[in-house]
Amino acid sequence: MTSSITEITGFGHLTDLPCWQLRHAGATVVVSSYGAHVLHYAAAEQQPAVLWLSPKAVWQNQQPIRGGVPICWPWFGKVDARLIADIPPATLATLKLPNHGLVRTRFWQITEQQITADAVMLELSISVNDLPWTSETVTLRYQIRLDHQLTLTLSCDTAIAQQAALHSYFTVADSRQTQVQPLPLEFYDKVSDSQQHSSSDVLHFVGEIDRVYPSTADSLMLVDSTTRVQISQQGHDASVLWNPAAAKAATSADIPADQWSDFVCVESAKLSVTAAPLALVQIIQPQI
Ligand SMILES: O=P(O)(O)OC[C@H]1O[C@@H](O)[C@H](O)[C@@H](O)[C@@H]1O
Repeated sequence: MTSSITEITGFGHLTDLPCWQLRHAGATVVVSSYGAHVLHYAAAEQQPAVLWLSPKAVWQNQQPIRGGVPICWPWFGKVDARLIADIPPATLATLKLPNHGLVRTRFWQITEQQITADAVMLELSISVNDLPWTSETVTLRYQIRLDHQLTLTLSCDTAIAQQAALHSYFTVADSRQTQVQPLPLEFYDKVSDSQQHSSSDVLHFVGEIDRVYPSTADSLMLVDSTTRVQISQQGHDASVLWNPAAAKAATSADIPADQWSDFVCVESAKLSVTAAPLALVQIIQPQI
């Protein structure tokens, strides 16, 4: 079985994007050094892409790439008020604090590669010295391990306040026919900005879905008519489930009007802000 790690230029329509391709036992992963963004995962030869990448994704001018696995760090969504509570308003006004943090639009360095009989592994790292709430230079590491599954491990050894999410976009035949389970019955609904209760532990992606489920299980199953993917997670304290549906998708230049139902996001997240190191893992295992 051939295993390799190769530097390549471009993937799909992103023809000028610096990337690395990992191959192992017929499986393929492509990751960009911009954002350490996993763009593609196929679990075997002739198998469809597990991850959805928007045909309208762009990366120039500090744009985050739509699709694949964006890394959200050191905050999730709009910056959490708890993280910036001690920063004077005048200072805050001068800062650029983009949605989902700082590192999905920066270049990462390759710090390690390994090829063994069992797996291939690529590690990317980034050092960040402009966190608004600490003067420390903080190093973030991301290991991408490919064997019979894809294991993504985001870690930071420094004990600082930090949030993170692995914001994976999964390809589905039709989001409206897709379900994820088991999920807690209580969740925060970002669409209505309210706590909600469900009578079922199964989520069906009907309408706009933007939900934060706290304390989710270590293993979730995504099922649609053509796909079954086991999504395992460690070091998380929440999962975020997202699909914009038609109206919200129409406000995003990088989601084609007829393709919002081609994906659902199942995000492993760590949203608490107590000062601590980070080790967040998502394991993606398509059931072929
Ligand atoms: O457009 P972005 O910044 O990549 O975010 C996409 C979505 O990401 C999800 O994680 C959020 O819960 C949504 O609220 C958000 O719309």
